[in-house]
Amino acid sequence: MTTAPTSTAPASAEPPRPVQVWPDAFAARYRAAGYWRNETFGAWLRERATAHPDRLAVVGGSQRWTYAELDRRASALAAGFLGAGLRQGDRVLVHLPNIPDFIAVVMGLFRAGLIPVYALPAHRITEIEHFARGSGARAYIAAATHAGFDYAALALELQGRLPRVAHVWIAARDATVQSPAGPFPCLDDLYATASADVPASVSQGRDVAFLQISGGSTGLSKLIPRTHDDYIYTLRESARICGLDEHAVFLGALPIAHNFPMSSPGFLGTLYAGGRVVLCPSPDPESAFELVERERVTVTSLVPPLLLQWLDRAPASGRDLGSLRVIQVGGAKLSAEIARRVRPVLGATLQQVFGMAEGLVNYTRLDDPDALIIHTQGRPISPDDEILILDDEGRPVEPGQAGHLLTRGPYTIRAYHDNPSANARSFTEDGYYRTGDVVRMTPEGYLEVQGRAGDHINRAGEKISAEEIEDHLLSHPQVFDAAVVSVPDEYLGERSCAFVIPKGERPRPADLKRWIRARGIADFKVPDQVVFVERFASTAALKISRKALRAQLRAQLLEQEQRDRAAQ
Ligand SMILES: O=C(O)c1cccc(O)c1O
Repeated sequence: MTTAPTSTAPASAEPPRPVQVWPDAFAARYRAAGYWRNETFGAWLRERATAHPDRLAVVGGSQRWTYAELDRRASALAAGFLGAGLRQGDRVLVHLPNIPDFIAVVMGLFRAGLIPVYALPAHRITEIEHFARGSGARAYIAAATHAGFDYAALALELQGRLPRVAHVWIAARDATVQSPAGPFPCLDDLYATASADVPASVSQGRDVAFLQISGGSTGLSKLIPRTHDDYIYTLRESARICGLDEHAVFLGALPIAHNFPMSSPGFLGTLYAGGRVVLCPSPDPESAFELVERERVTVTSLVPPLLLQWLDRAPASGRDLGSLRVIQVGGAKLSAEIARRVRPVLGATLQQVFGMAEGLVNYTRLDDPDALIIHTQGRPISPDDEILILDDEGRPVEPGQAGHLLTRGPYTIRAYHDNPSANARSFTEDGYYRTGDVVRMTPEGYLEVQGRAGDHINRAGEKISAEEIEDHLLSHPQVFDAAVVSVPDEYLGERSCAFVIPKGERPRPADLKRWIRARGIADFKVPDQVVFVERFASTAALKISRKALRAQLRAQLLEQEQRDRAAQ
């Protein structure tokens, strides 16, 4: 007798484990080329700590950790996490600001074979719950409070909603982070008591090391599984391209959970190269300048609006910034006007960086001619980064023409975590990732970013999904319909504008913004501007796509702004 297979998965089935797999022929090629070396985070940290134990690795707040100290703390945390009942392969949400604990925690998780899921300090309960559900996280690690927000309270709320998140640890050591941690154990307890007798690494190069968060061009953020092999390749090459060695002093000024200050080359690339990481817990230029002077910082990564602030305030800061050699700028388009000011004002070489957490990263090279450094966003890391630039019909554009950027290569993912519909949209059958960016290639093989095809707002480097914000607006009882669009902004690059058709009495813009905030999402997603309209103009085709509607509204707004300027 045969029976049809039935789904027997019990309701409490374990969520799927993250994997990332390249087809065999590609994996073989990437190994043969020496890109993938079966290195792991846990192992290389131990190697560095053995080779130069007394060299400074991490500076932040009142902490100054050598490589030996960082290695010891990572081991202590690894032992502590496992001792508390976490098992290899479990996912752990890391929700920490720029403090040394961030680095000890991720290194400790790597060492234990646990999988960090990176959240930004700006994220709130709605996003954190989404990441926790999507990843099947069993633990959450946060600062007690930071920048006026109570993360311990968020932890309680999260556990109320998702009992699966059975473990919480609170970092409370740094002077900038002070609050009773509530009922939760502290990282300091683990540092102090856990046995450090754990292996340097229990992972293989092909294992997923962590889940990074996508910018979320459609709907909610997706989870990006990156392997030890592929990510460490980018660290090694990024450090080389950016000229990092043991003398490098990297300043983490952007939130280091971002892929850019994490890995391009970021704090991980700096540690890989044996350099020193200095963490700035607040993004304001004065704090950064003080650290640059005190720690003789040589390199940092900024988004364009932060660069503007640096250019503005550096001359009168009274700080000696002479140690700076490279200023990297990425996350959003940098205007040539501003790019030109970097060397005269900051005395450092500008490096443009165009990358994505899904993989592909492009750099201008330090010895490139000014024309390339100022006008392009660089070229890929790897000779095996494959680039396609396609027209709307999917045909290659003529050389030099703009088109949709697709890519595959030794460090670009082939799939998001546990998300078949996003994977069907975002990847071609032969494994290319559709980046959503519109680019053209120069005769030198450098990319110039023209814009993007997807409907997200790139607000000072934070990518915001229009759809996600529209859904929050639609939950308001006085909102009939809403469309969120990007508007060019001199300072932010782009800001967000919500067009809203009211239902009944028109709400006040401030009420709508408060409503959005109260939904428990990151502040940078709250619309910068709200415009009420009677209706959305219909076109000949009665049913207009959201995408076309947003484009139409954006065009209307720009026209209106132009008329206003002309009338002045
Ligand atoms: O996501 C990005 O914007 C980004 C920018 C520069 C470098 C990176 O690695 C990135 O992920």
